[in-house]
Amino acid sequence: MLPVDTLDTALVTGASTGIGAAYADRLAARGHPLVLVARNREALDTLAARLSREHRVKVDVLPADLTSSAQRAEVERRLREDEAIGTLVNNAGASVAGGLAEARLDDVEAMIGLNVVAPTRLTGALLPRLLARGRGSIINIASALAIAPELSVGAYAATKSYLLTYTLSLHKEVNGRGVQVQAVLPGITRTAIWEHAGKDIDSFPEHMIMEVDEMVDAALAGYDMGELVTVPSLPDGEEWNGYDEARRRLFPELSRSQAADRYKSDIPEDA
Ligand SMILES: NC(=O)C1=CN([C@@H]2O[C@H](COP(=O)(O)OP(=O)(O)OC[C@H]3O[C@@H](n4cnc5c(N)ncnc54)[C@H](OP(=O)(O)O)[C@@H]3O)[C@@H](O)[C@H]2O)C=CC1
Ligand SMILES: N[C@@H](C=O)C(=O)O
Repeated sequence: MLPVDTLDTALVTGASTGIGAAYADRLAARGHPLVLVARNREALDTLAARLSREHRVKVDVLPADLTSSAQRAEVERRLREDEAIGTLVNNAGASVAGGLAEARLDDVEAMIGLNVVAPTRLTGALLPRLLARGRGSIINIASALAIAPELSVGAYAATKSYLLTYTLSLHKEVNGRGVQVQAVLPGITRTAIWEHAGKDIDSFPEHMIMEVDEMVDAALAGYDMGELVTVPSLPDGEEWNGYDEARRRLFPELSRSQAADRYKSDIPEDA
């Protein structure tokens, strides 16, 4: 275990409440200084005061709307320039009410800005420095819906599939260069995200709902085990490996000079 004063600073997005606030708490308890990002400055200040008091770590707040390119640029600048930052938790996210035909398109665009563009830009801002020094971590909070879009409506699941695929690409690029990456695929977790999207979380059976602290503790246990993808509620990790292997088995078949026979006309030429 590293002495506490050598731990990197962790920047957590969406830290004002829910999963991000729980990450901030757990990382502070591990001794990480923090930079907390979200829009609600008051909530960030309150959390920062508590965490610095309880865990004796330095906690800065950086209020920003990550859908605003000007405000997001300040966060990118901090990631680029603050040499103490070595961990990024891309957690801020939202979903919107309604299916693909009903959702307000401006809301969908804002969701893509928050769930897709922001983590991509923040990672891109930090990554060169992490690679240069050969050390650091990037944790992306995706969703179980990334592999189960049929269980939801609208474009939200697609944003989470992006984050999962992005994490796999990131891992391929940084593997062996000292940078640890992880995609977390939570199931239904009791936070305000449901209410914000106009959904009643209690409409789901109790056995499907995880409390936020349990989810984050499991995700961090997966991180400590070096998992690339963590599904906090999946009882048998081998099931994920099987799913991943089935995907990989397709690789040699995905690009060939000839179309598959089933797509060719079966009418004989001399008929
Ligand atoms: N809860 C669940 O069931 C699941 C959640 N997830 C994912 O977990 C992540 C965290 O969600 P969760 O904690 O549940 O949701 P919450 O709604 O409880 O928290 C979302 C966080 O993101 C911040 N945020 C929202 N919009 C913006 C914005 N425009 N700019 C900056 N920060 C913003 C919010 O702070 P503020 O309002 O102060 O800006 C808040 O801190 C999300 O990526 C979500 O998709 C994945 C699977 C399941
Ligand atoms: N529905 C989602 C959160 O809002 C999720 O399960 O990812």
